[in-house]
Amino acid sequence: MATPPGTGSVQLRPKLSELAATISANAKIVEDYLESKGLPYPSFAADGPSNFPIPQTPETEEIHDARQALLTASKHIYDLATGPNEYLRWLVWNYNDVSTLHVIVSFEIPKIVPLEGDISYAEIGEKCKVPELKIRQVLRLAMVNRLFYEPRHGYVAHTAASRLLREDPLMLNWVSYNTDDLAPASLKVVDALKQFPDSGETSDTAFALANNNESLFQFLGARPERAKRFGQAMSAFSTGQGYAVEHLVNGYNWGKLPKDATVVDVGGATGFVCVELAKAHSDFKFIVEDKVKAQLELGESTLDPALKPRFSYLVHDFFTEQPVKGADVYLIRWCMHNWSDKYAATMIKSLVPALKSGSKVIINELALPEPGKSNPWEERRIRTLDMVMMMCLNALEREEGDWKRLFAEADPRFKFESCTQPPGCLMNIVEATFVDE
Ligand SMILES: C[S@@+](CC[C@H](N)C(=O)[O-])C[C@H]1O[C@@H](n2cnc3c(N)ncnc32)[C@H](O)[C@@H]1O
Repeated sequence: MATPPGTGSVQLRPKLSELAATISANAKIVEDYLESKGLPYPSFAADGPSNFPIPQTPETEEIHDARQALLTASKHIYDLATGPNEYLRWLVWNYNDVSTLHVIVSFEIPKIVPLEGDISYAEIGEKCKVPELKIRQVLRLAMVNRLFYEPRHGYVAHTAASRLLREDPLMLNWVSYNTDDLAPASLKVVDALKQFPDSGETSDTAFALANNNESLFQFLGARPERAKRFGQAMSAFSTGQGYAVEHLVNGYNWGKLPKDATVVDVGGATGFVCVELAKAHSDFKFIVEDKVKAQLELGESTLDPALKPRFSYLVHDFFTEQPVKGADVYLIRWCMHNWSDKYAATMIKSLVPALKSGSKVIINELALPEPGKSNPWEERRIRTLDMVMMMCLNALEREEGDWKRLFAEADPRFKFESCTQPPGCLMNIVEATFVDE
């Protein structure tokens, strides 16, 4: 397979013809696979597949590498053919794309446009109580981004992307959460950096400045409907093969622990992660902790009765001393990136009085790659998430060195073991052992 220029190293001067050759070679690999398996062909037609139609399995790893090379090289050739001047002019105009999406979801246009056939701009305008011409202005820009199309002059029909906004509630929530709640905050980042340059508090953020000084948690706490949408938007982001719990179950050597190890899942929500671990390790015991009692109750009430003897649930605030002493593993998954270093350090320090020599602290989160060292597609995603964490919570995604530093500062008795990324997984497993001899 041709190596994609730009992957694994910053290449500022690739030749257009080399990029085109990479595109051609990798498109052929992907296309041949689709044909050989009789899979649907990628398309934005309304009946096209919603996801890229190749499942993510160990057998398809090479095909996904080819797809990645295709994405990387085609973005690169597009940028080069645009040129820096025009590129920059367009880059800053992206807010118009967000604005069209905002109009589309706020006026529920995906529901107004029929799944079969089409509808006139006039009729859409009538239903939205917005003048036809304004609706036309918005939708014709959206169409440039493959949201809806115009099958005949003056009429609108669905594409596969606009159909998703009608049929996939997680996607709809993802888009409306971002357009309603986050986009306004993005314009307050400069103010927050000027007013609170060193703060690690959730109240001193761009989000708070855009929302009457309410932190994201206060804002969601006071608005159950927004909180529900937030939860669904988060699922839309983190559902997917790359975030599957199975990577934690299979990607860490749990076998090196005592056969009847006790695992404490700190901030474990319903305990769904422990349920998967319990299936793979029949003698492990689990204590699921969370501050939100309702989450624990939901987990307990839906737990497979066969697992009940090995599970217990405990309301606990992870910024206070850990009440379960001497467990083999304290697992923290997807909790620390919500907090600045000040709070992340408190979270680790709060464990220390409970640890015995040999206790493991396992953190399952992202670890940022070195700039330009991973595939650019994934790098964009993870760096964007990092920016969102700052904007919303004064928090951050961390790189391996940050994880090491947090443990070293929390207690010198921590031995940092590793920061690994299981194949196909977008998250890392960070492991430290408490050594007190
Ligand atoms: C993003 S969720 C992660 C849940 C789960 N560990 C996972 O892997 O998906 C963060 C969890 O931390 C819990 N949480 C937030 N603040 C907490 C606190 N101070 N103490 C304990 N749990 C807390 C939330 O209720 C939520 O269940």
